[in-house]
Amino acid sequence: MGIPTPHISAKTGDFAKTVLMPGDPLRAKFVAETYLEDPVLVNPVRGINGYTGTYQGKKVSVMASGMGMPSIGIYSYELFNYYDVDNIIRIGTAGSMHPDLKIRDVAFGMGACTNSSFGSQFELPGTYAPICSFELLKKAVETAEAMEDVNYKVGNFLSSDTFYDDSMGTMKWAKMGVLCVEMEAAALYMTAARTGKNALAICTISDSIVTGEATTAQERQTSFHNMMKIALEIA
Ligand SMILES: O=P(O)(O)O[C@H]1O[C@H](CO)[C@@H](O)[C@H]1O
Ligand SMILES: O=c1cc[nH]c(=O)[nH]1
Repeated sequence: MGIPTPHISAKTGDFAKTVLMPGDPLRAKFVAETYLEDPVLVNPVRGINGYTGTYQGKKVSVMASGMGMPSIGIYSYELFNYYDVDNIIRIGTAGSMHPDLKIRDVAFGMGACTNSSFGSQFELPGTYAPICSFELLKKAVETAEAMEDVNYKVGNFLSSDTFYDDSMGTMKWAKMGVLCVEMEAAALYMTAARTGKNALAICTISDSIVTGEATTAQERQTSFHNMMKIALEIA
């Protein structure tokens, strides 16, 4: 297989070395239009629009992953293997399981637990622990520290295959100190590990399983600026 891939029609060199990756295609469009100079649409396939432009003189791309591990598994695989992308920074939303992690706070996924069987394809004789790139995490934390108004936590995510979980099992992970639940980081980290590339998931807390607070869909699409700025700074 080569370029174009089944899911990306961009040409060689169309993507920057770093791709910011929200789940939501409209969040990708918002980042491109709000923060990138001269954004060019490099992938329109399936409405998973990918854009490349510049941020403070750096070439940066942003493209959505869609929702869930199968979807981010496809896009991260194709970007890492066929488009020479070195870094993927997920800019997502997550539900808090930790009392100190409030809505609009930022969480950095040092690791990502999962209830998914995504990792079984690697045929390892045990359970793989998906982790982020330390270099990206270090830069992200330093950037967050330098910004005045960012409340953040670093720790473990749960990447769940289910948004609506019949067993109500999500909060069981909280007893292991897991901070929040989302649906992509573990597959991204495993794909980065397998390809020798770098990944980090940064999520804004969109709702709290602890308190029941939530943000609106409009806010999730457009207003999580701290996370977007941190990702752009370290790109
Ligand atoms: O807002 P995004 O980045 O899509 O992330 C979260 O939102 C979606 C579920 O509503 C899942 O993709 C989950 O990981
Ligand atoms: O509760 C939540 C919020 C965002 N994303 C999820 O997967 N779950």
